Amino acid sequence: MVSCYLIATGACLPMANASIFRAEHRMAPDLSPDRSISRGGASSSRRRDLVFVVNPRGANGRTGKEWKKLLPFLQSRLGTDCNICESLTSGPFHAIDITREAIREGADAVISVGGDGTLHEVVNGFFWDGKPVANQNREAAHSTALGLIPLGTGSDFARTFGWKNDPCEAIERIATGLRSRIDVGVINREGEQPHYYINVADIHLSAKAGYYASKYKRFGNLCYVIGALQAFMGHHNQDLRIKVDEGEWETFPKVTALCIGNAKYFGGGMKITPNADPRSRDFEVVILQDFKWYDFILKLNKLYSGTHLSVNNVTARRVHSIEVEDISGSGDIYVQSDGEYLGFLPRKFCILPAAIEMIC
Ligand SMILES: Nc1ncnc2c1ncn2[C@@H]1O[C@H](COP(=O)(O)OP(=O)(O)OP(=O)(O)O)[C@@H](O)[C@H]1O
Repeated sequence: MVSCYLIATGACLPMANASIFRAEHRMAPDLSPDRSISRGGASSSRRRDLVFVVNPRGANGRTGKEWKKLLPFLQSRLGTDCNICESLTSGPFHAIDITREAIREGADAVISVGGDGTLHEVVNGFFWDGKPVANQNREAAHSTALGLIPLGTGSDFARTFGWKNDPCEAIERIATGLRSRIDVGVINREGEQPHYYINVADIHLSAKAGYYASKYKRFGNLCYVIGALQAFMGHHNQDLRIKVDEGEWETFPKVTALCIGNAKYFGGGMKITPNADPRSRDFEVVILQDFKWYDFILKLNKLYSGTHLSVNNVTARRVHSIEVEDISGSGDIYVQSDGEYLGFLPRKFCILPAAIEMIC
């Protein structure tokens, strides 16, 4: 059950615990410069229902504090034309349920307020049982868009669009309301429900580093350094088998990390898949092989600036699908997506072109 507070006037989604007060301001005029960008099909006279999914524990509690300070501005900027529903997450995975319910109830947009982990859960809420979640009112003219107020530790997805952890800038984007279709990655494993991601999925050392980093978020961006140091302990490069676009299996010896980017950045600002673009309808895959610990020190600058593709032992290619298996069968090669631990290999990753409309 969604616990959602309606914080602007007007009819809104029939969500529990609605408390109402007034806000004022007009939406910006249509600025659409591009035919791939739309305003969501809603008539300009209809009030938009916006559901803000807020992780109060994001960025070690900073998201909750920032959100409270942001509310008056949000109400004044959007409240005249939009019904604003606030829903605070109560724990991991809650954002998925809130999103599904909001889409079924016909929200115009679900806006993730937090970091990449919260965004990841909201994206997963756009799907159920392998299919997109649909508005229960089949005659509705609009679809639900995804929005983002980046307020996390890394907020790596936002970097691809050049967005900062600046909530006022994000609210201006929401007020303008331009939408563009973006791709989503889907990860499959036999016997499991599909899992969706929007930013970068990665395998082996970087995924292990992400797993450890998540335990040190209280140290801010330093968590990625601590996570990487811990992951290096006992690390061995591993031979992997990959199959690209349903072709033949290929062996990649001594893989250090394999990254499948729908967008460009991970690990708190590392431009790992520098040519990935969520509107390209494919992934950029980058494979690092036979890296030693000192290679990361020598090449760190290139990894952060995205100029590492010309370095020895780095391969990049564009794919629509990729299957990855561990040759040794050890069952301990880590997989993560959007910085969230997923388990171990094997996995298959496929692009879902233009799967979600995003406010951008
Ligand atoms: N109420 C809550 N209490 C504790 N954890 C929560 C709560 N709501 C959500 N979470 C979990 O918090 C995790 C991290 O949240 P989020 O991604 O917003 O912040 P972050 O980790 O600081 O940022 P980033 O992922 O960008 O580095 C999410 O994976 C989510 O499952």
